[in-house]
Amino acid sequence: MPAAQDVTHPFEPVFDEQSQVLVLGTMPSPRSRKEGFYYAHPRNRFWRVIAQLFDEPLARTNEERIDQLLRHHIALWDVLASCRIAGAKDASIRDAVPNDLARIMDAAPVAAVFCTGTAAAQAYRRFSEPKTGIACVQLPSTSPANAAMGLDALVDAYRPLAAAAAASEAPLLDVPDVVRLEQAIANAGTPLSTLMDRAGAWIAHRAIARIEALRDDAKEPTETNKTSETTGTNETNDRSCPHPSDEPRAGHDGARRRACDASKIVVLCGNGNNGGDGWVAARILADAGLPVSVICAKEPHDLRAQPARNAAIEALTALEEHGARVLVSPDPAALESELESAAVIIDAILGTGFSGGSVAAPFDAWIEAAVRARNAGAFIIAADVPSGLSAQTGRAVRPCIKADETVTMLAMKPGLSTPFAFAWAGTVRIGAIAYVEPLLERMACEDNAPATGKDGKPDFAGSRGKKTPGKPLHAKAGDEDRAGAADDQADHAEESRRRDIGAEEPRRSRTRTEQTANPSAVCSALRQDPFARAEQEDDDGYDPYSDRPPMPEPVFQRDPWA
Ligand SMILES: NC(=O)C1=CN([C@@H]2O[C@H](COP(=O)(O)OP(=O)(O)OC[C@H]3O[C@@H](n4cnc5c(N)ncnc54)[C@H](O)[C@@H]3O)[C@@H](O)[C@H]2O)[C@@H](O)CC1
Ligand SMILES: [K+]
Repeated sequence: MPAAQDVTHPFEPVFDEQSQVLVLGTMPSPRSRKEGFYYAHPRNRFWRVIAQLFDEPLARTNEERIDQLLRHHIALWDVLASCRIAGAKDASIRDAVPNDLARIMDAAPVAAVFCTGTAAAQAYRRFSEPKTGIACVQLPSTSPANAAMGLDALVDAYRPLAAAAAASEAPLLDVPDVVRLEQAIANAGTPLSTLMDRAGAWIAHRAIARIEALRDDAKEPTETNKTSETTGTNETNDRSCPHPSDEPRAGHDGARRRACDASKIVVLCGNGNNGGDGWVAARILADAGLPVSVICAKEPHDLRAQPARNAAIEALTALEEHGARVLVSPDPAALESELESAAVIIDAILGTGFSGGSVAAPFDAWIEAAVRARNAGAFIIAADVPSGLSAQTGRAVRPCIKADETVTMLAMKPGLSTPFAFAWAGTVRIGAIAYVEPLLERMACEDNAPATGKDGKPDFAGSRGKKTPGKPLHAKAGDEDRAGAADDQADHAEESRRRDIGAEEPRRSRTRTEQTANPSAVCSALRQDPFARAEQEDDDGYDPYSDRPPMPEPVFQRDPWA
Protein backbone atom coordinates (compact mmCIF):
# COMPACT_ATOMS: atom_id res chain seq x y z
CA MET A 1 0.00 0.00 0.00
CA PRO A 2 1.57 3.32 -1.05
CA ALA A 3 2.16 5.92 1.67
CA ALA A 4 -0.54 8.54 2.17
CA GLN A 5 0.25 12.00 0.86
CA ASP A 6 -1.40 15.39 0.71
CA VAL A 7 -2.73 16.00 -2.77
CA THR A 8 -4.17 19.14 -4.34
CA HIS A 9 -6.31 18.87 -7.47
CA PRO A 10 -3.87 19.77 -10.22
CA PHE A 11 -5.94 20.65 -13.27
CA GLU A 12 -8.90 22.66 -14.49
CA PRO A 13 -12.46 21.42 -14.89
CA VAL A 14 -13.80 20.81 -18.40
CA PHE A 15 -17.00 22.76 -19.04
CA ASP A 16 -18.54 25.60 -20.99
CA GLU A 17 -21.78 27.48 -20.91
CA GLN A 18 -23.50 24.67 -22.87
CA SER A 19 -22.75 21.94 -20.31
CA GLN A 20 -25.91 20.16 -19.18
CA VAL A 21 -24.43 17.23 -17.31
CA LEU A 22 -21.65 17.14 -14.73
CA VAL A 23 -19.49 14.05 -14.21
CA LEU A 24 -17.48 13.92 -10.99
CA GLY A 25 -14.83 11.59 -9.62
CA THR A 26 -13.08 11.96 -6.24
CA MET A 27 -9.53 13.07 -7.05
CA PRO A 28 -7.25 12.29 -10.04
CA SER A 29 -5.12 9.16 -9.52
CA PRO A 30 -1.29 9.43 -9.37
CA ARG A 31 -1.15 8.35 -13.05
CA SER A 32 -3.71 10.99 -14.09
CA ARG A 33 -1.85 13.63 -12.09
CA LYS A 34 1.35 12.61 -13.88
CA GLU A 35 -0.30 12.73 -17.32
CA GLY A 36 -2.09 15.97 -16.49
CA PHE A 37 -5.59 14.81 -17.36
CA TYR A 38 -8.61 12.94 -16.07
CA TYR A 39 -8.78 9.12 -16.19
CA ALA A 40 -5.38 8.86 -17.89
CA HIS A 41 -4.36 5.42 -16.61
CA PRO A 42 -4.18 3.26 -19.75
CA ARG A 43 -6.28 0.58 -18.03
CA ASN A 44 -8.92 3.02 -16.85
CA ARG A 45 -11.89 2.52 -19.19
CA PHE A 46 -13.56 5.92 -18.80
CA TRP A 47 -12.67 7.17 -22.29
CA ARG A 48 -13.48 3.83 -23.90
CA VAL A 49 -16.88 3.89 -22.19
CA ILE A 50 -17.55 7.42 -23.44
CA ALA A 51 -16.52 6.47 -27.02
CA GLN A 52 -18.69 3.37 -27.02
CA LEU A 53 -21.59 5.17 -25.40
CA PHE A 54 -21.74 7.66 -28.25
CA ASP A 55 -20.57 5.24 -30.97
CA GLU A 56 -17.54 7.36 -31.75
CA PRO A 57 -13.83 6.67 -32.26
CA LEU A 58 -11.77 6.60 -29.08
CA ALA A 59 -10.49 10.10 -28.25
CA ARG A 60 -6.70 9.79 -28.24
CA THR A 61 -5.49 13.20 -27.12
CA ASN A 62 -6.61 15.46 -24.29
CA GLU A 63 -7.80 17.97 -26.88
CA GLU A 64 -9.99 15.29 -28.48
CA ARG A 65 -11.29 14.26 -25.05
CA ILE A 66 -12.25 17.83 -24.18
CA ASP A 67 -13.87 18.24 -27.62
CA GLN A 68 -15.81 15.04 -27.20
CA LEU A 69 -17.17 16.01 -23.77
CA LEU A 70 -18.11 19.53 -24.81
CA ARG A 71 -19.81 18.31 -28.00
CA HIS A 72 -22.02 16.18 -25.79
CA HIS A 73 -22.52 19.02 -23.31
CA ILE A 74 -20.75 17.13 -20.53
CA ALA A 75 -18.72 18.89 -17.85
CA LEU A 76 -15.98 16.94 -16.02
CA TRP A 77 -14.41 17.64 -12.64
CA ASP A 78 -13.84 15.99 -9.28
CA VAL A 79 -15.59 16.46 -5.96
CA LEU A 80 -12.40 17.15 -4.03
CA ALA A 81 -10.03 20.09 -4.23
CA SER A 82 -7.52 18.47 -1.85
CA CYS A 83 -7.20 15.53 0.47
CA ARG A 84 -4.79 13.07 2.02
CA ILE A 85 -4.79 9.84 -0.02
CA ALA A 86 -2.68 6.69 -0.39
CA GLY A 87 -2.09 6.08 -4.12
CA ALA A 88 -5.45 5.86 -5.86
CA LYS A 89 -7.23 4.24 -2.93
CA ASP A 90 -10.46 6.15 -2.37
CA ALA A 91 -10.98 4.30 0.91
CA SER A 92 -7.84 5.96 2.31
CA ILE A 93 -9.08 9.55 1.74
CA ARG A 94 -8.78 11.81 4.80
CA ASP A 95 -8.95 15.60 5.37
CA ALA A 96 -11.12 16.09 2.27
CA VAL A 97 -11.76 19.63 1.06
CA PRO A 98 -14.38 19.95 -1.67
CA ASN A 99 -14.16 21.86 -4.93
CA ASP A 100 -16.54 24.79 -5.28
CA LEU A 101 -18.93 23.45 -7.89
CA ALA A 102 -20.58 26.88 -8.17
CA ARG A 103 -17.83 27.62 -10.65
CA ILE A 104 -19.59 25.29 -13.10
CA MET A 105 -23.16 25.51 -11.79
CA ASP A 106 -23.22 29.31 -12.06
CA ALA A 107 -21.92 29.26 -15.62
CA ALA A 108 -23.80 26.35 -17.19
CA PRO A 109 -27.35 24.93 -17.18
CA VAL A 110 -26.30 21.69 -15.47
CA ALA A 111 -29.38 19.59 -14.77
CA ALA A 112 -27.86 16.23 -13.83
CA VAL A 113 -24.83 15.09 -11.84
CA PHE A 114 -23.15 11.69 -12.23
CA CYS A 115 -20.46 10.35 -9.89
CA THR A 116 -17.96 7.78 -11.14
CA GLY A 117 -17.84 5.47 -8.14
CA THR A 118 -19.03 4.98 -4.59
CA ALA A 119 -16.50 7.27 -2.91
CA ALA A 120 -17.22 10.11 -5.34
CA ALA A 121 -20.95 9.76 -4.75
CA GLN A 122 -20.47 9.72 -0.95
CA ALA A 123 -18.26 12.80 -1.06
CA TYR A 124 -20.68 14.60 -3.38
CA ARG A 125 -23.67 13.83 -1.13
CA ARG A 126 -21.78 15.06 1.92
CA PHE A 127 -20.11 18.20 0.54
CA SER A 128 -21.82 19.29 -2.68
CA GLU A 129 -25.44 18.18 -2.84
CA PRO A 130 -26.55 20.57 -0.06
CA LYS A 131 -25.27 23.43 -2.24
CA THR A 132 -26.28 22.25 -5.73
CA GLY A 133 -29.62 20.80 -4.67
CA ILE A 134 -29.18 18.12 -7.35
CA ALA A 135 -29.12 14.46 -6.29
CA CYS A 136 -26.36 12.55 -8.05
CA VAL A 137 -26.60 9.36 -10.06
CA GLN A 138 -23.95 6.90 -8.88
CA LEU A 139 -22.13 5.11 -11.70
CA PRO A 140 -19.68 2.24 -11.34
CA SER A 141 -16.00 3.05 -11.32
CA THR A 142 -14.14 2.65 -14.61
CA SER A 143 -10.80 2.13 -12.83
CA PRO A 144 -8.78 -1.07 -13.18
CA ALA A 145 -9.68 -1.79 -9.52
CA ASN A 146 -13.22 -2.53 -10.78
CA ALA A 147 -11.93 -5.11 -13.27
CA ALA A 148 -14.73 -7.50 -12.33
CA MET A 149 -17.05 -5.32 -14.40
CA GLY A 150 -16.50 -5.79 -18.14
CA LEU A 151 -16.54 -2.98 -20.70
CA ASP A 152 -19.97 -3.85 -22.07
CA ALA A 153 -21.48 -3.87 -18.58
CA LEU A 154 -19.86 -0.51 -17.84
CA VAL A 155 -21.24 0.97 -21.06
CA ASP A 156 -24.71 -0.28 -20.15
CA ALA A 157 -24.41 1.24 -16.68
CA TYR A 158 -23.39 4.59 -18.20
CA ARG A 159 -26.38 4.79 -20.59
CA PRO A 160 -28.29 7.23 -18.34
CA LEU A 161 -25.38 9.63 -18.82
CA ALA A 162 -25.77 9.43 -22.61
CA ALA A 163 -29.50 9.97 -22.27
CA ALA A 164 -28.99 13.09 -20.14
CA ALA A 165 -26.20 14.50 -22.31
CA ALA A 166 -27.97 15.36 -25.53
CA ALA A 167 -25.61 16.70 -28.15
CA SER A 168 -26.85 19.35 -30.52
CA GLU A 169 -27.73 18.36 -34.02
CA ALA A 170 -24.98 18.80 -36.58
CA PRO A 171 -25.43 21.92 -38.70
CA LEU A 172 -26.15 21.84 -42.39
CA LEU A 173 -23.56 23.96 -44.16
CA ASP A 174 -22.88 24.92 -47.74
CA VAL A 175 -19.54 23.59 -48.94
CA PRO A 176 -17.88 27.05 -48.93
CA ASP A 177 -19.01 27.46 -45.33
CA VAL A 178 -17.50 24.09 -44.43
CA VAL A 179 -14.20 25.36 -45.83
CA ARG A 180 -14.65 28.54 -43.84
CA LEU A 181 -15.39 26.52 -40.70
CA GLU A 182 -12.30 24.36 -41.30
CA GLN A 183 -10.28 27.55 -41.45
CA ALA A 184 -11.86 28.82 -38.23
CA ILE A 185 -10.95 25.52 -36.55
CA ALA A 186 -7.38 25.85 -37.81
CA ASN A 187 -7.23 29.45 -36.55
CA ALA A 188 -8.44 28.22 -33.16
CA GLY A 189 -5.44 25.89 -32.99
CA THR A 190 -6.45 22.56 -34.57
CA PRO A 191 -4.59 22.19 -37.86
CA LEU A 192 -6.12 20.58 -40.93
CA SER A 193 -3.73 17.63 -40.58
CA THR A 194 -5.32 16.88 -37.19
CA LEU A 195 -8.77 17.16 -38.72
CA MET A 196 -7.68 14.72 -41.40
CA ASP A 197 -6.42 12.30 -38.73
CA ARG A 198 -9.78 12.52 -37.02
CA ALA A 199 -11.67 12.10 -40.31
CA GLY A 200 -9.65 8.95 -41.03
CA ALA A 201 -10.34 7.71 -37.49
CA TRP A 202 -14.08 8.13 -38.02
CA ILE A 203 -13.99 6.19 -41.28
CA ALA A 204 -11.86 3.43 -39.74
CA HIS A 205 -14.27 3.31 -36.78
CA ARG A 206 -17.19 2.68 -39.11
CA ALA A 207 -15.26 0.09 -41.15
CA ILE A 208 -14.39 -1.79 -37.94
CA ALA A 209 -18.05 -1.63 -36.86
CA ARG A 210 -19.03 -3.21 -40.17
CA ILE A 211 -16.40 -5.95 -39.92
CA GLU A 212 -17.55 -6.68 -36.35
CA ALA A 213 -21.17 -6.88 -37.53
CA LEU A 214 -20.12 -9.33 -40.24
CA ARG A 215 -18.25 -11.41 -37.68
CA ASP A 216 -21.28 -11.43 -35.37
CA ASP A 217 -23.44 -12.54 -38.29
CA ALA A 218 -21.01 -15.34 -39.00
CA LYS A 219 -21.36 -16.74 -35.47
CA GLU A 220 -24.11 -19.24 -34.56
CA PRO A 221 -27.22 -18.09 -36.45
CA THR A 222 -29.68 -16.41 -34.13
CA GLU A 223 -33.42 -16.40 -34.74
CA THR A 224 -33.02 -13.00 -36.40
CA ASN A 225 -30.25 -14.22 -38.64
CA LYS A 226 -32.34 -17.23 -39.63
CA THR A 227 -35.17 -14.91 -40.64
CA SER A 228 -32.74 -12.71 -42.48
CA GLU A 229 -31.34 -15.64 -44.41
CA THR A 230 -34.77 -16.83 -45.46
CA THR A 231 -35.95 -13.44 -46.62
CA GLY A 232 -32.63 -12.45 -48.13
CA THR A 233 -32.84 -9.00 -46.56
CA ASN A 234 -29.96 -7.13 -45.03
CA GLU A 235 -30.75 -7.07 -41.31
CA THR A 236 -27.54 -5.37 -40.29
CA ASN A 237 -28.22 -2.27 -42.33
CA ASP A 238 -29.74 0.47 -40.20
CA ARG A 239 -31.02 2.62 -43.06
CA SER A 240 -34.30 4.05 -41.99
CA CYS A 241 -35.67 4.61 -45.47
CA PRO A 242 -35.87 2.53 -48.65
CA HIS A 243 -32.75 2.26 -50.74
CA PRO A 244 -32.46 1.04 -54.31
CA SER A 245 -30.04 -1.56 -53.02
CA ASP A 246 -32.65 -3.06 -50.74
CA GLU A 247 -33.44 -5.49 -53.50
CA PRO A 248 -31.53 -8.69 -52.70
CA ARG A 249 -27.93 -8.38 -53.84
CA ALA A 250 -26.46 -11.41 -55.51
CA GLY A 251 -23.68 -12.80 -53.42
CA HIS A 252 -24.56 -10.85 -50.30
CA ASP A 253 -24.34 -13.91 -48.08
CA GLY A 254 -21.25 -14.89 -50.00
CA ALA A 255 -19.70 -11.59 -48.96
CA ARG A 256 -20.51 -12.39 -45.36
CA ARG A 257 -18.81 -15.76 -45.65
CA ARG A 258 -15.84 -14.17 -47.39
CA ALA A 259 -15.61 -11.57 -44.64
CA CYS A 260 -15.43 -14.31 -42.02
CA ASP A 261 -12.37 -15.63 -43.81
CA ALA A 262 -10.65 -12.36 -44.38
CA SER A 263 -12.48 -9.22 -43.17
CA LYS A 264 -10.73 -7.61 -46.09
CA ILE A 265 -10.94 -3.84 -46.46
CA VAL A 266 -9.90 -2.05 -49.66
CA VAL A 267 -9.37 1.72 -49.54
CA LEU A 268 -9.67 3.67 -52.80
CA CYS A 269 -7.66 6.89 -52.48
CA GLY A 270 -7.91 9.82 -54.89
CA ASN A 271 -5.27 12.51 -55.27
CA GLY A 272 -6.84 15.19 -53.06
CA ASN A 273 -7.53 15.51 -49.36
CA ASN A 274 -10.45 13.12 -49.59
CA GLY A 275 -7.81 10.55 -50.53
CA GLY A 276 -5.87 11.72 -47.46
CA ASP A 277 -8.79 10.69 -45.24
CA GLY A 278 -8.60 7.27 -46.89
CA TRP A 279 -4.85 6.92 -46.27
CA VAL A 280 -5.30 7.76 -42.58
CA ALA A 281 -8.15 5.22 -42.30
CA ALA A 282 -5.97 2.58 -43.97
CA ARG A 283 -3.14 3.23 -41.51
CA ILE A 284 -5.46 2.96 -38.51
CA LEU A 285 -7.05 -0.23 -39.83
CA ALA A 286 -3.64 -1.80 -40.50
CA ASP A 287 -2.49 -0.79 -37.01
CA ALA A 288 -5.63 -2.48 -35.67
CA GLY A 289 -4.44 -5.71 -37.32
CA LEU A 290 -7.06 -5.82 -40.06
CA PRO A 291 -6.23 -6.96 -43.59
CA VAL A 292 -6.31 -3.73 -45.55
CA SER A 293 -5.07 -2.72 -48.98
CA VAL A 294 -4.89 0.65 -50.70
CA ILE A 295 -5.53 1.47 -54.34
CA CYS A 296 -4.18 4.87 -55.36
CA ALA A 297 -3.40 6.75 -58.56
CA LYS A 298 -0.10 8.31 -57.48
CA GLU A 299 2.76 7.46 -55.17
CA PRO A 300 2.31 9.41 -51.91
CA HIS A 301 5.43 11.49 -52.65
CA ASP A 302 3.88 12.61 -55.94
CA LEU A 303 0.71 13.97 -54.33
CA ARG A 304 0.36 17.74 -54.28
CA ALA A 305 -2.60 18.21 -51.91
CA GLN A 306 -1.72 18.92 -48.29
CA PRO A 307 -2.20 17.55 -45.69
CA ALA A 308 -3.04 14.48 -47.84
CA ARG A 309 0.57 14.12 -49.02
CA ASN A 310 2.04 13.91 -45.52
CA ALA A 311 -0.77 11.64 -44.34
CA ALA A 312 -0.19 9.29 -47.29
CA ILE A 313 3.58 9.19 -46.75
CA GLU A 314 3.10 8.35 -43.06
CA ALA A 315 0.45 5.75 -43.87
CA LEU A 316 2.59 4.11 -46.54
CA THR A 317 5.39 3.49 -44.03
CA ALA A 318 2.94 1.92 -41.57
CA LEU A 319 1.23 -0.13 -44.28
CA GLU A 320 4.58 -1.47 -45.50
CA GLU A 321 5.50 -2.44 -41.92
CA HIS A 322 2.27 -4.39 -41.70
CA GLY A 323 2.87 -6.00 -45.10
CA ALA A 324 -0.30 -4.41 -46.51
CA ARG A 325 -0.75 -4.20 -50.28
CA VAL A 326 -0.57 -0.78 -51.94
CA LEU A 327 -1.51 -0.81 -55.63
CA VAL A 328 -0.54 2.30 -57.58
CA SER A 329 -2.58 2.70 -60.79
CA PRO A 330 -3.47 -0.98 -61.03
CA ASP A 331 -4.51 -2.39 -64.42
CA PRO A 332 -8.22 -3.28 -64.79
CA ALA A 333 -7.70 -6.97 -63.96
CA ALA A 334 -5.71 -6.21 -60.77
CA LEU A 335 -8.27 -3.57 -59.75
CA GLU A 336 -11.14 -5.99 -60.26
CA SER A 337 -9.51 -8.83 -58.40
CA GLU A 338 -8.57 -6.61 -55.44
CA LEU A 339 -12.09 -5.26 -55.13
CA GLU A 340 -14.02 -8.45 -55.75
CA SER A 341 -12.67 -10.07 -52.58
CA ALA A 342 -13.34 -7.04 -50.38
CA ALA A 343 -15.82 -7.21 -47.52
CA VAL A 344 -15.65 -3.43 -47.05
CA ILE A 345 -14.61 -0.80 -49.60
CA ILE A 346 -13.74 2.70 -48.45
CA ASP A 347 -14.45 5.29 -51.11
CA ALA A 348 -11.97 8.13 -50.59
CA ILE A 349 -11.65 9.01 -54.27
CA LEU A 350 -13.43 12.37 -54.48
CA GLY A 351 -14.94 14.58 -51.80
CA THR A 352 -16.05 18.16 -51.68
CA GLY A 353 -13.37 19.09 -54.25
CA PHE A 354 -15.13 17.11 -57.00
CA SER A 355 -16.30 19.26 -59.88
CA GLY A 356 -17.39 18.88 -63.48
CA GLY A 357 -19.96 16.84 -65.34
CA SER A 358 -18.08 13.55 -65.35
CA VAL A 359 -15.42 11.67 -63.42
CA ALA A 360 -12.07 11.62 -65.19
CA ALA A 361 -9.94 8.48 -65.65
CA PRO A 362 -8.84 6.40 -63.86
CA PHE A 363 -11.42 7.16 -61.17
CA ASP A 364 -14.43 6.45 -63.41
CA ALA A 365 -13.23 2.86 -63.82
CA TRP A 366 -12.55 2.58 -60.08
CA ILE A 367 -16.10 3.69 -59.28
CA GLU A 368 -17.58 1.23 -61.76
CA ALA A 369 -15.49 -1.61 -60.34
CA ALA A 370 -16.43 -0.67 -56.76
CA VAL A 371 -20.14 -0.60 -57.64
CA ARG A 372 -19.77 -4.05 -59.26
CA ALA A 373 -18.09 -5.31 -56.09
CA ARG A 374 -20.95 -3.86 -54.06
CA ASN A 375 -23.47 -5.66 -56.25
CA ALA A 376 -21.54 -8.82 -55.39
CA GLY A 377 -21.88 -8.13 -51.66
CA ALA A 378 -19.21 -5.66 -50.59
CA PHE A 379 -20.22 -2.84 -48.22
CA ILE A 380 -19.13 0.63 -49.33
CA ILE A 381 -18.35 3.41 -46.86
CA ALA A 382 -17.93 6.80 -48.54
CA ALA A 383 -15.58 9.34 -46.98
CA ASP A 384 -17.36 12.71 -46.73
CA VAL A 385 -19.47 12.26 -49.87
CA PRO A 386 -19.90 9.46 -52.43
CA SER A 387 -17.46 10.02 -55.29
CA GLY A 388 -19.29 11.49 -58.26
CA LEU A 389 -21.94 13.25 -56.14
CA SER A 390 -21.75 17.00 -55.74
CA ALA A 391 -21.72 17.75 -52.00
CA GLN A 392 -23.31 21.11 -52.74
CA THR A 393 -26.09 20.33 -55.24
CA GLY A 394 -26.61 16.59 -54.86
CA ARG A 395 -26.16 16.12 -58.59
CA ALA A 396 -24.69 12.70 -59.33
CA VAL A 397 -22.68 12.16 -62.49
CA ARG A 398 -22.21 8.80 -64.13
CA PRO A 399 -20.56 6.81 -62.74
CA CYS A 400 -21.21 7.64 -59.10
CA ILE A 401 -20.42 5.55 -56.04
CA LYS A 402 -23.40 3.88 -54.41
CA ALA A 403 -22.44 3.79 -50.78
CA ASP A 404 -24.10 1.85 -48.00
CA GLU A 405 -22.91 4.46 -45.55
CA THR A 406 -21.40 7.93 -45.84
CA VAL A 407 -19.40 9.51 -43.04
CA THR A 408 -19.51 13.22 -43.76
CA MET A 409 -17.15 15.46 -41.83
CA LEU A 410 -18.06 18.35 -39.52
CA ALA A 411 -21.46 19.20 -40.95
CA MET A 412 -24.29 17.93 -43.13
CA LYS A 413 -23.93 19.08 -46.73
CA PRO A 414 -26.85 20.20 -48.92
CA GLY A 415 -26.04 17.57 -51.55
CA LEU A 416 -26.51 14.83 -48.97
CA SER A 417 -29.94 16.12 -47.93
CA THR A 418 -31.73 16.07 -51.27
CA PRO A 419 -34.63 13.65 -51.75
CA PHE A 420 -32.51 11.24 -53.80
CA ALA A 421 -29.21 11.54 -51.97
CA PHE A 422 -29.71 8.30 -50.09
CA ALA A 423 -29.60 6.44 -53.42
CA TRP A 424 -25.91 7.33 -53.52
CA ALA A 425 -24.99 8.01 -49.92
CA GLY A 426 -26.90 5.31 -47.99
CA THR A 427 -26.98 6.06 -44.26
CA VAL A 428 -25.34 9.41 -43.61
CA ARG A 429 -23.41 9.86 -40.38
CA ILE A 430 -21.67 12.99 -39.23
CA GLY A 431 -17.99 12.57 -38.49
CA ALA A 432 -17.87 14.93 -35.48
CA ILE A 433 -14.21 15.81 -35.87
CA ALA A 434 -14.35 19.07 -33.89
CA TYR A 435 -16.48 20.96 -31.40
CA VAL A 436 -17.90 23.57 -33.74
CA GLU A 437 -20.78 25.22 -31.89
CA PRO A 438 -18.79 28.17 -30.46
CA LEU A 439 -17.06 28.67 -33.82
CA LEU A 440 -20.38 28.73 -35.66
CA GLU A 441 -21.64 31.30 -33.19
CA ARG A 442 -18.52 33.39 -33.68
CA MET A 443 -18.84 33.12 -37.46
CA ALA A 444 -22.45 34.21 -37.22
CA CYS A 445 -21.43 37.17 -35.05
CA GLU A 446 -18.86 38.17 -37.65
CA ASP A 447 -21.51 37.89 -40.32
CA ASN A 448 -23.76 40.12 -38.29
CA ALA A 449 -21.09 42.80 -37.90
CA PRO A 450 -22.08 45.98 -39.76
CA ALA A 451 -20.46 46.19 -43.16
CA THR A 452 -19.66 49.89 -42.66
CA GLY A 453 -18.49 51.87 -39.68
CA LYS A 454 -19.67 55.30 -38.49
CA ASP A 455 -17.35 56.98 -40.96
CA GLY A 456 -18.84 55.00 -43.81
CA LYS A 457 -15.66 52.93 -44.17
CA PRO A 458 -15.69 49.13 -43.92
CA ASP A 459 -15.78 48.03 -40.27
CA PHE A 460 -13.75 44.93 -39.55
CA ALA A 461 -14.26 45.03 -35.79
CA GLY A 462 -16.14 41.79 -35.45
CA SER A 463 -14.07 39.75 -37.86
CA ARG A 464 -11.16 38.74 -35.63
CA GLY A 465 -8.56 40.53 -37.71
CA LYS A 466 -9.81 39.12 -40.97
CA LYS A 467 -9.42 41.80 -43.63
CA THR A 468 -12.69 40.99 -45.31
CA PRO A 469 -16.08 42.12 -44.10
CA GLY A 470 -18.14 39.22 -42.79
CA LYS A 471 -20.67 37.56 -45.04
CA PRO A 472 -23.83 35.68 -44.11
CA LEU A 473 -22.98 32.20 -42.92
CA HIS A 474 -24.92 30.39 -45.60
CA ALA A 475 -25.16 32.85 -48.43
CA LYS A 476 -22.38 32.74 -50.98
CA ALA A 477 -21.34 36.03 -52.54
CA GLY A 478 -23.27 36.55 -55.76
CA ASP A 479 -25.61 33.69 -54.93
CA GLU A 480 -28.68 35.70 -54.04
CA ASP A 481 -31.06 32.94 -55.13
CA ARG A 482 -29.66 30.44 -52.66
CA ALA A 483 -29.71 32.95 -49.84
CA GLY A 484 -33.27 33.85 -50.76
CA ALA A 485 -34.26 30.19 -50.87
CA ALA A 486 -32.83 29.68 -47.38
CA ASP A 487 -34.74 32.68 -46.11
CA ASP A 488 -37.94 31.48 -47.77
CA GLN A 489 -37.38 28.10 -46.21
CA ALA A 490 -36.93 29.70 -42.79
CA ASP A 491 -40.07 31.79 -43.32
CA HIS A 492 -41.97 28.70 -44.31
CA ALA A 493 -40.69 26.75 -41.31
CA GLU A 494 -41.77 29.56 -38.99
CA GLU A 495 -45.19 29.77 -40.64
CA SER A 496 -45.86 26.03 -40.37
CA ARG A 497 -44.60 25.97 -36.76
CA ARG A 498 -47.10 28.71 -35.93
CA ARG A 499 -49.83 26.79 -37.76
CA ASP A 500 -48.98 23.64 -35.79
CA ILE A 501 -49.15 25.31 -32.40
CA GLY A 502 -52.02 27.63 -33.36
CA ALA A 503 -49.97 30.75 -32.68
CA GLU A 504 -50.67 34.14 -34.18
CA GLU A 505 -48.26 35.78 -36.54
CA PRO A 506 -45.69 37.79 -34.56
CA ARG A 507 -46.16 41.56 -34.73
CA ARG A 508 -42.70 42.10 -36.16
CA SER A 509 -41.28 39.43 -38.42
CA ARG A 510 -37.54 38.77 -38.12
CA THR A 511 -35.36 40.34 -40.72
CA ARG A 512 -33.23 38.24 -43.03
CA THR A 513 -30.10 39.51 -41.33
CA GLU A 514 -31.36 38.31 -37.96
CA GLN A 515 -32.11 34.91 -39.37
CA THR A 516 -28.72 34.47 -40.92
CA ALA A 517 -26.98 35.93 -37.87
CA ASN A 518 -28.05 33.20 -35.48
CA PRO A 519 -26.32 29.89 -36.24
CA SER A 520 -29.06 27.78 -34.74
CA ALA A 521 -31.70 29.69 -36.71
CA VAL A 522 -29.65 29.45 -39.87
CA CYS A 523 -28.85 25.84 -39.34
CA SER A 524 -32.38 24.86 -38.43
CA ALA A 525 -33.73 26.74 -41.44
CA LEU A 526 -31.39 24.89 -43.74
CA ARG A 527 -31.93 21.68 -41.83
CA GLN A 528 -35.64 21.71 -42.74
CA ASP A 529 -35.77 18.49 -44.61
CA PRO A 530 -38.30 18.11 -47.33
CA PHE A 531 -39.81 15.07 -45.60
CA ALA A 532 -40.67 17.01 -42.44
CA ARG A 533 -44.13 16.35 -41.09
CA ALA A 534 -46.31 18.03 -38.52
CA GLU A 535 -45.59 16.34 -35.21
CA GLN A 536 -49.18 15.32 -34.53
CA GLU A 537 -49.63 13.74 -37.94
CA ASP A 538 -49.97 9.98 -37.89
CA ASP A 539 -46.92 8.93 -39.83
CA ASP A 540 -47.53 5.50 -41.22
CA GLY A 541 -44.42 5.15 -43.31
CA TYR A 542 -42.11 6.68 -45.77
CA ASP A 543 -43.62 8.83 -48.47
CA PRO A 544 -41.41 11.70 -49.53
CA TYR A 545 -44.10 13.30 -51.66
CA SER A 546 -47.18 13.23 -49.42
CA ASP A 547 -46.59 16.42 -47.51
CA ARG A 548 -43.58 18.16 -48.91
CA PRO A 549 -43.93 21.78 -47.87
CA PRO A 550 -44.57 24.26 -50.66
CA MET A 551 -41.03 25.57 -50.67
CA PRO A 552 -38.63 26.17 -53.53
CA GLU A 553 -37.53 22.80 -54.82
CA PRO A 554 -34.07 21.82 -53.63
CA VAL A 555 -31.57 21.27 -56.40
CA PHE A 556 -31.28 17.56 -57.04
CA GLN A 557 -30.36 15.28 -59.81
CA ARG A 558 -32.59 13.19 -62.01
CA ASP A 559 -34.72 10.53 -60.32
CA PRO A 560 -32.33 7.55 -60.26
CA TRP A 561 -35.23 5.11 -60.55
CA ALA A 562 -36.76 6.72 -63.62
N1 LIG B 1 -14.24 19.47 -44.21
C1 LIG B 1 -13.30 19.15 -43.36
O1 LIG B 1 -13.25 19.63 -42.26
C2 LIG B 1 -12.27 18.21 -43.71
C3 LIG B 1 -12.18 17.73 -45.00
N2 LIG B 1 -11.32 16.79 -45.31
C4 LIG B 1 -11.37 16.10 -46.60
O2 LIG B 1 -10.94 16.94 -47.63
C5 LIG B 1 -11.82 16.79 -48.73
C6 LIG B 1 -11.69 17.96 -49.64
O3 LIG B 1 -10.38 17.88 -50.15
P1 LIG B 1 -9.95 18.61 -51.48
O4 LIG B 1 -10.43 19.99 -51.43
O5 LIG B 1 -8.51 18.34 -51.64
O6 LIG B 1 -10.83 17.91 -52.59
P2 LIG B 1 -11.07 16.39 -53.02
O7 LIG B 1 -10.02 15.48 -52.50
O8 LIG B 1 -12.47 16.10 -52.69
O9 LIG B 1 -10.98 16.50 -54.59
C7 LIG B 1 -9.87 17.09 -55.22
C8 LIG B 1 -9.24 16.11 -56.15
O10 LIG B 1 -10.23 15.59 -57.03
C9 LIG B 1 -9.82 15.80 -58.37
N3 LIG B 1 -11.03 16.01 -59.16
C10 LIG B 1 -11.90 17.02 -59.06
N4 LIG B 1 -12.91 16.86 -59.95
C11 LIG B 1 -12.65 15.73 -60.62
C12 LIG B 1 -13.32 15.04 -61.67
N5 LIG B 1 -14.44 15.50 -62.22
N6 LIG B 1 -12.78 13.88 -62.11
C13 LIG B 1 -11.64 13.38 -61.57
N7 LIG B 1 -10.97 14.00 -60.60
C14 LIG B 1 -11.47 15.16 -60.11
C15 LIG B 1 -8.89 16.97 -58.32
O11 LIG B 1 -7.99 16.92 -59.41
C16 LIG B 1 -8.17 16.73 -56.99
O12 LIG B 1 -7.11 15.80 -57.14
C17 LIG B 1 -13.17 16.60 -48.07
O13 LIG B 1 -14.10 16.01 -48.92
C18 LIG B 1 -12.79 15.69 -46.92
O14 LIG B 1 -12.82 14.35 -47.32
C19 LIG B 1 -10.63 16.14 -44.17
O15 LIG B 1 -9.49 15.55 -44.54
C20 LIG B 1 -10.25 17.10 -43.12
C21 LIG B 1 -11.39 17.80 -42.62
K1 LIG C 1 -15.54 9.98 -51.29
